[in-house]
Amino acid sequence: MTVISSETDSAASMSLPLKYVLPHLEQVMCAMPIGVLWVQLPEGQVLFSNPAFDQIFGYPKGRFTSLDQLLEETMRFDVQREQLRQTWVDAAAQVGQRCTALPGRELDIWSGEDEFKTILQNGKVLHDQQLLVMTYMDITSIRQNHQLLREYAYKDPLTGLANRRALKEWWEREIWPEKHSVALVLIDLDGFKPINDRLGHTAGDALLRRLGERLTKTVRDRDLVCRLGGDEFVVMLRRPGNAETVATVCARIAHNLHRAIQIEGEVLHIQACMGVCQFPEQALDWDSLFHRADQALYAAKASGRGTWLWAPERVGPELPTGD
Ligand SMILES: Nc1nc2c(ncn2[C@@H]2O[C@H](COP(=O)(O)OP(=O)(O)OP(=O)(O)O)[C@@H](O)[C@H]2O)c(=O)[nH]1
Repeated sequence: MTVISSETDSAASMSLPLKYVLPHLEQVMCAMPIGVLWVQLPEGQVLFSNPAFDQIFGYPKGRFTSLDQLLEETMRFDVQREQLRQTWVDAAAQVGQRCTALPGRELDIWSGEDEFKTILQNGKVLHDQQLLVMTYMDITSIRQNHQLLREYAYKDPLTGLANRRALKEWWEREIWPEKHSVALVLIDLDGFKPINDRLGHTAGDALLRRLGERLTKTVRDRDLVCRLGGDEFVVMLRRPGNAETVATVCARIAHNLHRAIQIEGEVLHIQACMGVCQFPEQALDWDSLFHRADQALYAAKASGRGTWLWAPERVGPELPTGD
């Protein structure tokens, strides 16, 4: 049985004294499934890289002799190179400590196999040894899965438009922090059920997709089009200007929805009711914005097909009516 050395803090935490381990260090490094890179500071000369590093970066062994060369050949953007250099310089400047950890970073690299990869970089500066030791993991597939999950979570699968969750997040990220003005337009198609019943659900799906495309083309890139579900859509107009401009956009939406659409050999002219509410003129937070637009939509539905109305109880000057 081996006696555990207690000479140093680090030795005390190991299960074997270093002298038993050191002869195997190279084999251990080479067997590690994560990329390892040792760099001499301050010159940035590469002292060692293991096979997992070569495999992740996709270049032949020994290709990189310096940190600068690694940055130049694998990072696409100057700003990313500069940020990384600065991180290393800052870490190396933390003298008086035994080691300084670099913040973990996800990086997009251009690999030797001519493809982008996403890697996770971690590292430490060992000040007494003047060494920078870094580890790399290829997280490309994790990133891709993450993006896929985000798409599932934030996109309406039928139309590819944003869904209700994405709408709320957009508000929280893009609008609420800076209190940008928006107009929320709730749209509910008129007489969609009979079309579904007559032409079938697949034709109904095709119609919803086409109308989603039309809505997207009707507004600017900076606006958001979303499907809440069923035959309900939302358009969020970012910084829409005054009430007249919003009224013009609503009229354009109604016009574009109404243009002839051929589905299953039948030419359809779709009408929709809309409820419109402006932030901050008519509502001061998300709940009241949505609630008032919904009230307006409800009233529009009660007034008849193809009607759109402003939210009730508005604060501010008179707005033009939409029907
Ligand atoms: N094709 C298709 N139909 C759907 C989908 N989701 C909901 N629906 C149908 O959409 C219809 C929506 O109902 P309503 O809003 O009452 O339909 P409507 O005839 O437009 O009613 P009004 O708004 O009063 O004019 C229902 O028949 C649902 O079954 C979908 O993803 N695809």
